[in-house]
Amino acid sequence: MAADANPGAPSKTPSLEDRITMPEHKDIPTLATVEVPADPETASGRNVPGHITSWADEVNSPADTQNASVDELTSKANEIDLSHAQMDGATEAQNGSPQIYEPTYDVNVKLSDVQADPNNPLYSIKSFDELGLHPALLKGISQMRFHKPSKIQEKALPLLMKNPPTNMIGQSQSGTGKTAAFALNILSRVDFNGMSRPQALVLAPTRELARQIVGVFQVMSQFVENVNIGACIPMDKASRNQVFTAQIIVGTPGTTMDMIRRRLLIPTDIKVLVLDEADNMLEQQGLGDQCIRVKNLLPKTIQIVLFSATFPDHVVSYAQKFAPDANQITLKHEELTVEGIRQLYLDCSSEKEKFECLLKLYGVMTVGSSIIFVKTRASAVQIQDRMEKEGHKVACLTGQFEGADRDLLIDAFREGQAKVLIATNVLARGIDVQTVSLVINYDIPEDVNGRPDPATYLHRIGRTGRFGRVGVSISLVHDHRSFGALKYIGDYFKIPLTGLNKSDWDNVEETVRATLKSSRAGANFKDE
Ligand SMILES: Nc1ncnc2c1ncn2[C@@H]1O[C@H](COP(=O)(O)OP(=O)(O)OP(=O)(O)O)[C@@H](O)[C@H]1O
Repeated sequence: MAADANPGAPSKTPSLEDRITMPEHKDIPTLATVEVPADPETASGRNVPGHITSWADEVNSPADTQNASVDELTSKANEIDLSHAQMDGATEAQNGSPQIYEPTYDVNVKLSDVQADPNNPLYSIKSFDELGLHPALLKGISQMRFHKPSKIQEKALPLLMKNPPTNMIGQSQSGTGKTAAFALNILSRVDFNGMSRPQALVLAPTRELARQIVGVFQVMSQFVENVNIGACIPMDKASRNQVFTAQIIVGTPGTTMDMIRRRLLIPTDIKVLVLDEADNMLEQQGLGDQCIRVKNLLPKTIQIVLFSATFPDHVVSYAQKFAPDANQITLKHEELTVEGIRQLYLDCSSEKEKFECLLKLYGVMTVGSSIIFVKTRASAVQIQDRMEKEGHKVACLTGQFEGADRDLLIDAFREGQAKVLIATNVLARGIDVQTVSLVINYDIPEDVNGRPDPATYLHRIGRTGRFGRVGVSISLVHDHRSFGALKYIGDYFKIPLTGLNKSDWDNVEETVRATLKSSRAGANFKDE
């Protein structure tokens, strides 16, 4: 892959930095004065007038997902070694213009190498055997091809499993195995003999994530006798009056609260409560209130565990109140990004050109699987229509669709039947589909006050580059505001965002393909 043909020459595309500071950009609306978005999927935050109680939970029509499929989880259990592309070589030309990255992707590093690097979030000094897990669980994780714990698993598990139980606030980069950390603690604490009542509850912000977590529990506990895992998410009429007898329940907050209130879920024996994506759950007005209500309906002595890749400063004190006296594992802003995700941006001159660029990127979208994140449900559907008119095959998943349709769609995406998915922030968090190699930010994420939202950016791009894999994110910017928002996010995480030179489209494609190629090559290596 060649870099810009003439790196010393002035670039046609001014750098992001330049665009932000250019005098004619003085009329950029101040971020504080921007209107609050009307669509609750577009942003997160508390104290929003008219904010829908729970964008993910309440908008869904019922679907029976009590028996969530786990085939995809069994099949995707880490069968592979990883190529960890080394992609330095980002150079700023003398004029400061963004130059195309030239990845040197010929250095393949196995997962075992990554896990031996103390600076990598997947690093560990211990084995799972040393963590005091039940043999049936060790067998389960071995079946999933988990050979060594990640840093968060190694640090969190001993703290979570010791007695008397202590609360925990745990933070670790996206795709580093937080689910297994809280799941193994729960599976170690639950009594599977005789008791047919819920003993552990996991709350997640969306039905997709709740179903995925159910699947992880099922695979992980496949050698445990009498285990029963239930999903408490919006369901069809026939299932709505069933009593929850599973020992472990994974649910969305609104439905779980409803089931406890209706005495269909008896909470008296619950001893562990986990909030996955805890910052998001506590921060959102509706979800946060529901989580508090659910917690208040549980026994006072429960162990409370909060996990996320992000805990923005304004949520930390809230989290500490929710989980008092918790052991805390935290990260600094600049430690949050995942090394394997190559973060690029495309500087478009208008909304129209932004869409044209998206069309041009379709070729690279289908190299692996891709997610295009957009701001609103309406724009998701609109972009899908427009792309389909151009002959492209794209699926669309937003909170406006019925639960059953959403289940079909995400399952098709997991299985590779749909390769390009347009989604709102409903899929920004937690979703683990290892084939996702490209994430496109069609809109730069903003919070409810219209300010740039670094946490959502991080979660969105974290749908790729899972557990040491390599991925690419491309953010599309087209005006002062989107330039400003992306610049803010880059500065917040202290990450180099590399501009693609759209005047040489072949180079753009090649750059993306080269990185993706390294990712796919890596996926063929075998574990040591
Ligand atoms: N010890 C391990 N060895 C190998 N693979 C693992 C290990 N632990 C987890 N994984 C795999 O890593 C992937 C990411 O795990 P998980 O979804 O739990 O990440 P996460 O930290 O919760 O990410 P996010 O912040 O995006 O929710 C999953 O596919 C999981 O199967």
